[in-house]
Amino acid sequence: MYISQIYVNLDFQGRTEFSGKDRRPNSQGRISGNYKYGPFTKSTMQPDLYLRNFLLLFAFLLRLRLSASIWIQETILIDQPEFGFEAEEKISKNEQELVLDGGFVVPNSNFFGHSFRDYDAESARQSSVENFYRINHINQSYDFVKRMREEYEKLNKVEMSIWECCELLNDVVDESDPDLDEPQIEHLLQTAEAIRKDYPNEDWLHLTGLIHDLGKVLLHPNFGELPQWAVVGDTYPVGCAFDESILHHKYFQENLDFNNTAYNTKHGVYSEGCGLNNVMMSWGHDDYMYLVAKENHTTLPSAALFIIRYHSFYALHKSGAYRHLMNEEDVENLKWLQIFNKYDLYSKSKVRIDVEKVKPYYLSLIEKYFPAKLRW
Ligand SMILES: O[C@H]1[C@H](O)[C@@H](O)[C@H](O)[C@@H](O)[C@H]1O
Ligand SMILES: [Fe+2]
Ligand SMILES: [Fe+2]
Repeated sequence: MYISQIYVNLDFQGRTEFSGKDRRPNSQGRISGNYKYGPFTKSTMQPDLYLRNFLLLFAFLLRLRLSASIWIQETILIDQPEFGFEAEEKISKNEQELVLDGGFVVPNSNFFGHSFRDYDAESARQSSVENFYRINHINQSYDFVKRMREEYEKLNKVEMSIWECCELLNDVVDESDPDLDEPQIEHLLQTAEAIRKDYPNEDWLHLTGLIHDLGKVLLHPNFGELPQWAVVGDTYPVGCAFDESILHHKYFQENLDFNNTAYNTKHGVYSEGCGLNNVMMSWGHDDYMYLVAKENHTTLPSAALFIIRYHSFYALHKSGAYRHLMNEEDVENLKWLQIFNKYDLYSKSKVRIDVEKVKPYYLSLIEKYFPAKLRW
């Protein structure tokens, strides 16, 4: 580009004047200096100047558009979810320790100003969340889980697509979660988009992010309108001792299985290294969605099914309990679950995703890995 700076002056009589710095070399090869054309009115302009003025005006408009597009881009950036993604050089050393694999910056606190998963912090939600776990721990017994599995294995409730299910979650708020009080569809998209930024090539993991909590439709009237304690919250094995690392462990004392010697030892009804696949987990959205995905013959890899099934099993993936029940395949899959968990947990925020904008991408993934309609 020869022209480095252009100014256009328009006076009140409609005359135009161009001025600026012209970098074009003249016939002697020297760079000419400042220039000024005009003022021009339609009648005073020479025909050869039309072309020149047209070009100058074009260059000026081009410049305008450039700066306008930069401005527009900045506006979009503000509107778009940021999740704390920042260029690494922009963040302080201290914060850099919290940068995940591809640049996702783990926020220091949740929207309510507390650390994530702080179940004791005094907050408006603390007592209701604790009460949720009290009821959950009292009721999730071996027999209860068995009955729920038998009922929901039938997959005879509804026929619908994955996306239709995402939309159903619009109205669902999870009462067990101290970090989020937004409708679940927000959480699904926030998780998926956060993963997509850091793992652009793992499309199966994006879709896993989108669908991992779909099992929460169990709260919906069409699915029996199960109570929150039978759908959400952390999960844990039943049929063996409840590990002390499970949240609000003290409430298990009122669980039917707590004093049952068949179920209250380290191994209970299981054996060393039997594999998590053979372990009954407390009933909820994880196991249900796993069932739906598997029985509808998803082509997602086994790591995805593992993530969906055990993402609420914090006693395992956070505290390392129950490892004695794992087999080799579980050990491999656990690595992916631990990656996934960071995005599931720390992407929770008030930043809304533009659903319509990302929808075509996720529809294409759904088509790749699932049938058009699923049995639920
Ligand atoms: O409260 C949350 C929520 O229900 C999540 O969906 C679940 O995966 C978490 O484990 C739990 O702590
Ligand atoms: Fe979940
Ligand atoms: Fe989640």
